[in-house]
Amino acid sequence: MEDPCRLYLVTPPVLPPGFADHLAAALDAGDVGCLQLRLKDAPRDAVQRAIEALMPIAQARDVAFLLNDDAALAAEMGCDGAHLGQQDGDHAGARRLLKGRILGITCHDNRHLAMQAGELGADYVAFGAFFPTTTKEATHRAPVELLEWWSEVFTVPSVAIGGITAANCGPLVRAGADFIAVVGAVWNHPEGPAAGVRAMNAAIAEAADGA
Ligand SMILES: Cc1ncc(COP(=O)(O)OP(=O)(O)O)c(N)n1
Ligand SMILES: Cc1ncsc1CCOP(=O)(O)O
Ligand SMILES: [Mg+2]
Repeated sequence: MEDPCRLYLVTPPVLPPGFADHLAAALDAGDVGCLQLRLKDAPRDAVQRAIEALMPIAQARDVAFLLNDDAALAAEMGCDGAHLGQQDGDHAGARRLLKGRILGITCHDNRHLAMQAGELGADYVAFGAFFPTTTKEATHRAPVELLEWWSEVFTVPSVAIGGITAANCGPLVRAGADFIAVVGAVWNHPEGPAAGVRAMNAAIAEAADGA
């Protein structure tokens, strides 16, 4: 049997006061495979403090803790890995630096980039954005068929990201995405992040049952 599709949680771009408690509640609400710390506008020392505060919360719950954009800091701070985009430095160097840790690479909507990432030894390839999103200015739009093609041909796991909600994730799960990555669907859920995790878990499970 194939591994089930799992939720991949990315932090909000700015962490609100009391975020550590919100994170603990979110992670205690259901299944989260991975947490990515993504603080695009924060200085390095603030990112370091956030890692120190949040990584133990994730790791205590067996949730892999990944850092966005900075493989060197991820290795230095003992993170479980890093997520790098196409503009985030030397992927081959990052692969060496993160030996034994997780390296994920953004591949947008591009098959060639995904095959390159796979050859380089990425632990997952990320495709997106699948839907409009207000979290990031996303210039690429990935089609669902990309996930189908990838999962039929390759064994490296895929992550789908961009505007994904409980209401629209079904086709991505059925197309073979290994992880569904979200920001807004959890952190902006009207009933709070724990409810957001529960809603995403339920939608993923329902889609997987029908796959
Ligand atoms: C899981 C996941 N997928 C894609 C991205 C986007 O990475 P990148 O293209 O480097 O853009 P930024 O996130 O750095 O703005 C991601 N962070 N996570
Ligand atoms: C980081 C990132 N990369 C592509 S879209 C995106 C933002 C995802 O956020 P949301 O789930 O709120 O659309
Ligand atoms: Mg990046």
